[in-house]
Amino acid sequence: MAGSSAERIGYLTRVQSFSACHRLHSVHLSDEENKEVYGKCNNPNGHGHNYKVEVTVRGKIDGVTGMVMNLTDLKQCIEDVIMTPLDHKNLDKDVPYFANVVSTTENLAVYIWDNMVKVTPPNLLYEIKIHETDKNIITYRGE
Ligand SMILES: Nc1nc2c(c(=O)[nH]1)N=C([C@H](O)[C@H](O)COP(=O)(O)OP(=O)(O)OP(=O)(O)O)CN2
Ligand SMILES: [Zn+2]
Repeated sequence: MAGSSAERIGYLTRVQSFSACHRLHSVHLSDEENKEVYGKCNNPNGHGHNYKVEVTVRGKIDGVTGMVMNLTDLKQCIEDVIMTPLDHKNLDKDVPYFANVVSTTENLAVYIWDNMVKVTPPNLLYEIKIHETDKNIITYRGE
């Protein structure tokens, strides 16, 4: 069979955008402290983002299928974990996880990781990278 018998490791990424609104507000801070810490992002009426998420899996390139993971399956995982619960939602009001967790991009990456790891094959999920804006990007690898 063509190719070396040595194990080849691939990093496979699928990108998905979604729109959502949020407000940065911590239940552990007073209203004044929230204004102090989050500034304009604490506006009671919230604001929106067109988030771009990069989901990366890392694993052996299968010698028969030539795949780390079927992108069709990864696409479905993204639909279930990201699009259905988060797209066109108010993160703080529509997503129970964020009722008492500040909807920073860091915490959003943790949320997506914790749910994505449940639906992807064991030990394959490598990284969640979220572009909150063109300038603000968070990378999380489950640590
Ligand atoms: N560590 C974090 N800090 C901030 C986060 C975050 O998720 N993690 N989020 C925000 C706000 O959500 C805000 O929407 C982004 O703030 P800002 O940087 O002002 O947005 P822009 O980059 O688009 O604005 P520029 O003026 O172009 O820099 C704030 N902090
Ligand atoms: Zn924001």
